Amino acid sequence: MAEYNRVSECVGLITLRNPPVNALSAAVRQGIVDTVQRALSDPNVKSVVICGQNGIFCGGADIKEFGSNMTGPPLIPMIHAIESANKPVVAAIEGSALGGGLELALGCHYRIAHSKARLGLPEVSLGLLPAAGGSQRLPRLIGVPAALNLITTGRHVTAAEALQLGIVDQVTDHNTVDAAVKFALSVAGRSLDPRRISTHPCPQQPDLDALFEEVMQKVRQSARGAIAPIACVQAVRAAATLPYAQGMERERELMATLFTSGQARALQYCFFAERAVGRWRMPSGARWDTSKPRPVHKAAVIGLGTMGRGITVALAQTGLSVIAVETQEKQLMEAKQAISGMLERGAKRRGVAPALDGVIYSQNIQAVADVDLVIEAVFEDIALKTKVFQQLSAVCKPGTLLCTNTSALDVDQLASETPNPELVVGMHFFAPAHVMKLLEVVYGPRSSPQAVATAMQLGKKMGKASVAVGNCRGFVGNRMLKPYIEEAFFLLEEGATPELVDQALEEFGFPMGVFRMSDLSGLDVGWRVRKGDGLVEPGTASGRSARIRQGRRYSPLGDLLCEEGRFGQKTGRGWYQYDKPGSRVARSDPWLHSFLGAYRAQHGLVARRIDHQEVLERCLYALINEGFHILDDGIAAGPEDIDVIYVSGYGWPRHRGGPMFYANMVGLAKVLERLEHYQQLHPEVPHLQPSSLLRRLVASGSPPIHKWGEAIKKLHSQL
Ligand SMILES: CCCCCCC/C=C/C(=O)SCCNC(=O)CCNC(=O)[C@H](O)C(C)(C)COP(=O)(O)OP(=O)(O)OC[C@H]1O[C@@H](n2cnc3c(N)ncnc32)[C@H](O)[C@@H]1OP(=O)(O)O
Repeated sequence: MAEYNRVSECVGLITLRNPPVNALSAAVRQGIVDTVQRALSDPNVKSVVICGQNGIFCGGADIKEFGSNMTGPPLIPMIHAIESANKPVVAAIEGSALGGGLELALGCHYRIAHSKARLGLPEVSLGLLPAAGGSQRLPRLIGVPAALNLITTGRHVTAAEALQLGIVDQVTDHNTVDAAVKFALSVAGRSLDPRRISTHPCPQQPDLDALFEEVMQKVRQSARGAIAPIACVQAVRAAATLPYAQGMERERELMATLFTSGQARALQYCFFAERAVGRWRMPSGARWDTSKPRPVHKAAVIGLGTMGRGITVALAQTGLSVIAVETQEKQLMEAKQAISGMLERGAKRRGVAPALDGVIYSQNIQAVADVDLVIEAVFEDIALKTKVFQQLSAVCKPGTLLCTNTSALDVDQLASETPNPELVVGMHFFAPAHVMKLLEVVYGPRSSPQAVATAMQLGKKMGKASVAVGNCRGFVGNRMLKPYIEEAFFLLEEGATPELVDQALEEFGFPMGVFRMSDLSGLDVGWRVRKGDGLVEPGTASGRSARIRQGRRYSPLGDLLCEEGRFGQKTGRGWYQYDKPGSRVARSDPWLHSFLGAYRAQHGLVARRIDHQEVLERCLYALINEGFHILDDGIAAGPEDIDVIYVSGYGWPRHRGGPMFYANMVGLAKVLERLEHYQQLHPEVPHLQPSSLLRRLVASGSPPIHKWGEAIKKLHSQL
């Protein structure tokens, strides 16, 4: 797991070998301890280089080990032994040096990086802190402000930035190991005292208290309840104010709290879930590893409204040629200007040239004749989309993949209108499409595995968390959102306010509660859908019967607000009031409170006191319950798919792992018991009726989430 060779006669070369990322497993740590010992005791060796195989230095501690009893030599003394060595040790950094990998490099006396390498201490994103001395060494090396930034955000820096910050001593465009060996030869015999970072004091920083106060305030605000970023600030504060040994003791104490926390478990679950969704599978048995994607060099976007523009930008930024089609000249010109602006701003942020030439604009759908893939993003109207699909089928070369960016329409229906339904999939982007991480790839019964593989690969290229899901009303994300929103409406009828509901959800960790979010996305969106479903009636009727529609409880509150022209932020009024249309600062609205009072009186409803716990249980458990239905229906292949969708597209707090992980943490029996409790109180609400999968999982002993897949298979086979 760590190989030892002597090179250039007097350099001991240690190569970490643990594919794919040379994580510091017990065996690797043992290998390092043994090989360092060997190099130091070999009188022919004057200096040492540590590198990693296959172009990657080290991806950090082995995250898989965190859930088990950790064995093997601990990291801290191992790194300390390297720093204390009496021969220079040089880290040759290619690919990545992350987490424990960078901490190992910080224990070395010198660091040489390849120009394409990335370095960082991303432990915070796993609910941890750099507890192998990283929180103590990095501030000593680069100063407190820069270290705070890196450690609390977990961001990766390029080799160039690492050089500028002083994390590395040299950057090379050539063979990194050769450069490190040459460097190691050049420093053999030099005094190592100035190179032992742990012996340095932190660089002086004026007004340390004010700095930490300011950073702590910022971190608390953005952490939304996550504890690791706060512990990271506390650890760096220890580096700035205490001698190294005491700082290390503080680092250990803080890590001990984080290491066993539910948040660390949730965040580490998210790390693996995000990778697991790439290994998609369909109910037909088609899978990621047996389905070959088609190459996509040229793509087209049809319809350049908000979504189409964002999708064009996302595609162009991956380096694809894009034909952007909008039939109306004025809209086409406006779209061109908007897309160019977005490409320019994005390129400036990333320090690259904007891909303006990558987009060709056209008013004519014939222009897409030779593309490999089309994404249709016209208005959400099945007749219009059907017409576009029929045109595309006539125009495109054989084999072109036809994708629809719909959030609500039936992908199968659209597919059935084309001569090649196997080429049709949904690509459900989220607005703004060039920014939002999530992509639902929606397959129908006739979508070919190759079409799904191609859309999933394209999503990955665009940097999206791409999740393959089956076709159903609302797919996964919006289908689960429906009961969540409905419960929030019912809570208002029963006595809650938008402020109370939103506060409970925001304290839970959502960036916005359901009503603030609804004001942002526009109340008219849901109104249009409910009208289409025949649910909206004139608002004059009163009493219980007026709130039962299509055999189930229905709250017309959202419809009534729309009838008042209150569409949310865009009209300056919604569940809240805003200074002016388009303004973002939500203020409590006395009109809304009297409206709710009058509504309750009209319907004979008596307001009662509702607490945060009830808000969370009713909104979140209703959403989770729908997640179990989705798993039972085979629409999502596993709980990870649902959790990635919610964390990357719906603002579910990452440190709570996603709705299904959260249910697992709360305990399936408890979720079931609370749903049964609320269902008894509200029998006319079907979404509170516990899903049969949830019941069956509880009856089979509530297996842990990583065993649900097996349990679901077993439970299905028993049916
Ligand atoms: C009381 C105990 C004290 C312990 C002190 C501990 C202090 C140190 C803590 C840490 O170091 S925590 C780990 C910090 N490191 C990271 O967060 C890096 C995580 N990895 C990545 O960001 C990326 O994987 C990468 C290294 C940039 C490579 O990206 P790439 O896109 O090329 O590949 P991936 O698909 O992401 O990964 C491939 C494969 O490798 C698995 N993997 C990656 N990193 C680790 C790791 N650190 N440990 C275990 N496994 C890792 C990843 O899961 C993929 O495998 P599959 O899931 O596809 O099977």
